[in-house]
Amino acid sequence: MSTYTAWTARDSVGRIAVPRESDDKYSRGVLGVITGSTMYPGAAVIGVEAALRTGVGMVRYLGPERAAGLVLQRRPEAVTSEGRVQAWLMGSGMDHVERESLAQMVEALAQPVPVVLDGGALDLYDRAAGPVIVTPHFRELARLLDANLADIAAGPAVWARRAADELGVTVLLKGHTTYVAGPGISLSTASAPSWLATAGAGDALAGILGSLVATHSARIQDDPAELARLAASAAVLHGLAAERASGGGPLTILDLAAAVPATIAALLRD
Ligand SMILES: NC(=O)C1=CN([C@@H]2O[C@H](COP(=O)(O)OP(=O)(O)OC[C@H]3O[C@@H](n4cnc5c(N)ncnc54)[C@H](O)[C@@H]3O)[C@@H](O)[C@H]2O)[C@@H](O)CC1
Ligand SMILES: Nc1ncnc2c1ncn2[C@@H]1O[C@H](COP(=O)(O)OP(=O)(O)O)[C@@H](O)[C@H]1O
Repeated sequence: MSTYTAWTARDSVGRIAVPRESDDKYSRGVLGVITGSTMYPGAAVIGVEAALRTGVGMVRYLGPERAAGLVLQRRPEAVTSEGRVQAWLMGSGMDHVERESLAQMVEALAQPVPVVLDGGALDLYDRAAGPVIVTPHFRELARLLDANLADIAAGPAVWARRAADELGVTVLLKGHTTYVAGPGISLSTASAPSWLATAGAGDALAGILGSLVATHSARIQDDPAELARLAASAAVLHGLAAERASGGGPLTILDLAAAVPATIAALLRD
């Protein structure tokens, strides 16, 4: 099936976990994050910022020391101790060859919870005990499948579907239009302004998605197609927050992250 259904803002509303009176930080969902590197610590800061802005009970950040220092400086509410999580986010801001956090990632992947694999962790998809979503851009997908970059750029919809079938995971392929392919489900969204084509945008998307996945962990275990719906919702939120931050002009990624709460509030209101 490579016919894609357009996923809308209205569809995304149902994927926002609104806390109830009985909730506490643990029942809302804890996201474990292993991102960033000594070379790219900023990606860790952006992902944690975006995850917290999307609404999650807690973020446990377990990446490299330099990145952890910067994450805590920006977001003291992040916790750097090990413990239970409802989902993992890994790989943003990591080189796919030199990975200082590989041992931590492999250990985390043994837990049967959903995992978002981004950037330098994409190729770990077959080590995961739980449901997996990978979030490549065109060049990363070409590397992952050992395919031709020009072919993917010419037919991203077909390649996202092919990747999902070949790898046996849910795939979110980034670009002006975002294609999400999962088990028996193909969704697309194009809600983002082209101002979003800026470094760090993918790290923010990964954080938003990590947050949605951690807050719907049980639902994903019950229905594997739910991971695709959450991914498409993350892309919609990301695009709408970018629009809000941009206001028709350039945007920075921390501005996008700062716009996420109001974007969610507007979605819930409308
Ligand atoms: N703030 C941060 O810490 C950020 C870290 N990032 C990290 O940066 C690393 C590289 O990510 P990419 O998405 O760029 O990886 P890609 O696989 O897309 O690119 C690999 C390399 O191709 C070269 N390249 C391709 N097109 C180019 C062009 N038009 N002009 C100049 N050079 C070009 C660059 O040298 C780049 O390093 C990753 O580890 C990623 O996670 C990025 O996510 C950007 C933000
Ligand atoms: N021209 C564009 N229009 C709209 N969105 C775009 C455009 N180009 C990229 N994006 C979005 O920006 C993000 C870029 O992610 P990525 O390539 O991983 O960047 P980075 O590694 O710098 O964070 C993705 O969410 C992608 O969908």
